[in-house]
Amino acid sequence: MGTPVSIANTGIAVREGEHRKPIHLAAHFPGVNHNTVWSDPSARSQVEFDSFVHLARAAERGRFDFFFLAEGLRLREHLGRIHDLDVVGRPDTFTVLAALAAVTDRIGLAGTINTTFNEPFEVARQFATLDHLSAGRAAWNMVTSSDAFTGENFRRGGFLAHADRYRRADEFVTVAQRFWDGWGGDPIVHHGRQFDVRGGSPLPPSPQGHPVLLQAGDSGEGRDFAAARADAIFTRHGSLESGRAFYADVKRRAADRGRNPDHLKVFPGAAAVIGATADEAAEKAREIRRSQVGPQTALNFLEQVWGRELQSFDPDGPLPDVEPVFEEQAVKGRVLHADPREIVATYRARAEAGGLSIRELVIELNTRPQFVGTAEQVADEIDTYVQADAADGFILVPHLTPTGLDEFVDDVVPLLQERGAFRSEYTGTTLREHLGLPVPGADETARRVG
Ligand SMILES: Cc1cc2nc3c(=O)[nH]c(=O)nc-3n(C[C@H](O)[C@H](O)[C@H](O)COP(=O)(O)O)c2cc1C
Repeated sequence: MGTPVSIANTGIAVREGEHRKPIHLAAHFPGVNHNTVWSDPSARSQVEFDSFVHLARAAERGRFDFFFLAEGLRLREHLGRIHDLDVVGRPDTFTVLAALAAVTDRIGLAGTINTTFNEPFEVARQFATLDHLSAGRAAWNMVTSSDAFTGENFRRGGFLAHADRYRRADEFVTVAQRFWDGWGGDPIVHHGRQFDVRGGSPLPPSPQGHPVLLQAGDSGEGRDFAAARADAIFTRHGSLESGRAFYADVKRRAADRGRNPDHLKVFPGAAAVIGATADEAAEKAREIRRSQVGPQTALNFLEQVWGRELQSFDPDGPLPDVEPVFEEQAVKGRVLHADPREIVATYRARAEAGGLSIRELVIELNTRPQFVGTAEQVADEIDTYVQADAADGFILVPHLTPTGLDEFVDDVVPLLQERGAFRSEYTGTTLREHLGLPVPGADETARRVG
């Protein structure tokens, strides 16, 4: 294999021979955000079961590790208007994954469920059930979720400060694990700041002991939580440079806790655009990005940063010359990590340097790390990112529902398989086996089930 352009002459070490890592792949079900292109004639429902089946089966045909559902419990809105591309919301995660368990055989089934508004017992029981029904294919993406807006759907309601969200998440998983491990044992007693539980587990241990635990959340607290608790991380750090920095950081955090860093897998989200030639793929990628960011989406995007109405500005004109307003409550369904004034200053500098209009800037900002090229080039790049320790694999985010991964599965996966970089057949039956992860409490599970 030739050295891909992105890494040639950079001095970055790429694993070779016996040091090579197996690539892991996952399929993100698209639908709710501006990455989904609804204007394409082949776009179909994000709610009907056929769509879930199509994507899950395509991913299983490609021998992917897992199928992935994000969580969004309300349609995102801003200044009283629903985001224009949030056509409908997401159906219930457990129902969808349980139904998929019946029509798939080996692929892992991962669901995002927040730890801020739920109860550990319920979530533990739901994932244990999914793990039983799917014969060991369940995974939980643990998120704290970003805002009070989502919380208004729940009885406990409202908002938790950032640090409290992670304290609650940590205690949440502690209690959930007690339920997973607690079958036939002493009563489960937990008196903590967030939960006060005296109960018992109604289910025997599931095939994986615990579902595979993923985490998504990028702050220091989020990374520490993942390093302590998770088997894998879903991250936005998908470029070679930021991916390598993130990977080194979280693996070190895991090692500092006495964990084997190989047991914390790193999965950036990524999109792939494939063409017969590199030029064709680049043109296709340009068209996709323009379709993802229409004029209204561009203004909505900026409004969430500016915290105020910007509808009178021309999306094809320069950036708004008004100052942002900081109001955390106004951020509904989107996470802001920094002071909006600083973000606005960087946007202005970038627009000025590139002579970019509002829409052009948002198109630039909207780039998911993308593998763009021929199938051969995309396979090369993905393998290189993994062997350069920028990732252990990728959660692929297609732009089309539900056919967006068909081309990747048919054209790129066989090339990865030919090179021995990716499995040709599943060798295990559980998701922990696909990912090379240990079964927690294996001895105990065997003793009790056997
Ligand atoms: C890659 C990624 C994916 C996420 N997916 C979801 C999601 O599906 N649903 C959700 O409510 N929050 C999601 N989050 C947000 C997290 O729940 C978290 O609230 C947010 O990132 C703030 O925490 P942080 O400051 O640690 O990043 C995601 C975050 C990241 C980084």
